[in-house]
Amino acid sequence: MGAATEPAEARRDAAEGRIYLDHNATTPLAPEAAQAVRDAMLQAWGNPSSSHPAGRKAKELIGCARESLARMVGGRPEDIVFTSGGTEANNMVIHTARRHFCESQARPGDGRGTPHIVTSSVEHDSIRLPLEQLVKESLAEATFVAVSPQSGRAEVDDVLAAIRPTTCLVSIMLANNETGVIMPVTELSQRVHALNQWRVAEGLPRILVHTDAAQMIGKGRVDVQELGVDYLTIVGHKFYGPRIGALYVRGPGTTTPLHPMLFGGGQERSFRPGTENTPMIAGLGQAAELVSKNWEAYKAHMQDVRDYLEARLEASFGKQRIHLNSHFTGSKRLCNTSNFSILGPGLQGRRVLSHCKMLLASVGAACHSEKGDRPSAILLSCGIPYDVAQNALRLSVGRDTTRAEVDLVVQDLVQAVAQLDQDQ
Ligand SMILES: Cc1ncc(COP(=O)(O)O)c(C=O)c1O
Ligand SMILES: O=C(O)CC[SeH]
Repeated sequence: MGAATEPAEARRDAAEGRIYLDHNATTPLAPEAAQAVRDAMLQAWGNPSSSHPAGRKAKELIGCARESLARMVGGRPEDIVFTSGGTEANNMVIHTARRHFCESQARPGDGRGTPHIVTSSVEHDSIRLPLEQLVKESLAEATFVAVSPQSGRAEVDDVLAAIRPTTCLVSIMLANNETGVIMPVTELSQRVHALNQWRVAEGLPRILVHTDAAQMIGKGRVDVQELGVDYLTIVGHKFYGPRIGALYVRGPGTTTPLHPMLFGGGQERSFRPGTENTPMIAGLGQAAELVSKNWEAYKAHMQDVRDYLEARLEASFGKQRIHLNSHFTGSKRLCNTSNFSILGPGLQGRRVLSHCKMLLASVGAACHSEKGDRPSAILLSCGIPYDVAQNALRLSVGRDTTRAEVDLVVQDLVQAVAQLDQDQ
């Protein structure tokens, strides 16, 4: 099969002609990003640290990509640190906050106690698990603030109520990968920064603010000046870019602390050493350019198709048989995500998907796909009843998903459910 040149072709090639609606798990490379990767592989293979023309060419490409990422999130190029992906970026924030707390103590053990980190109960595993590990090793304390069953959000008052004198970091994702619910990060950072004025005067540690923006980029506005965060995680493969990522840091090492997890050749100002992955960085920069130029159009299209999907589901199954799991009062949600349950016995999400002939989607986070038939912990923590959560399906549309594909997907679900109903 020839190399795909369009996202839709790439999607169909990978999906073997089926309809891919799992874009929150990962997206195909935009053709422009793939071209940038290819060009860099063939024409900018020099070591960016080399002073000769081959190295300088690679370094220039990286500089351009850094500018593109900064533009995409409203920051400065010097605020962008390239990483292997979102997991590394998230771990780096937690590592930094803990190290900064410990190093800020006047002297070891000066009574400040153990660094405390506040996050939500619905974060990605690359936030949840490093924190659980640090707690297990008594290297940090953590509070996982439950999301509100009414809003599906980590409410600001609840997050602030969890803050202690030893709190050094608050990390709340910008949008949840399963429900699509958008978290109140702007208000949160405003309230934390106001609190910091008092805390610093009292000799208490500054609370750093991080948001994992993996699921929002390319689907809505992401502006670090508006958000007011100190750190923001960027994940390339969520916005048609390559499988690398970056961390936005507001003035790394000056305004905002940043401690390396790796030591080596001094690349990325020694914040993240290792010879740079020039082709992937070039592709990431191109993907960022596309987002900066088109995110509003992407959002409008995906919202139209997602809303059409939910209307067709209710029309085809009846409103009483469809529970829309991320329709929370007063909450905003991602334009592309639909988490719903088809109610009835024997309609567990995985069973329904296994009876679909066209649809490729998921019941929740891809990295939880090995968790058997247990319903999503994220949905349960949002107050979705167990039997409803068990039947959950997560469909996440993409930039080129069409209404015609939605019609085929809904028909596919109808036939799958009809089969399973007969088996009852
Ligand atoms: C919300 C969120 N954060 C972090 C990550 C981790 O990113 P990566 O896969 O690049 O490690 C993902 C996706 O995998 C994600 O959906
Ligand atoms: O939500 C997803 O599928 C990506 C995170 Se594992």
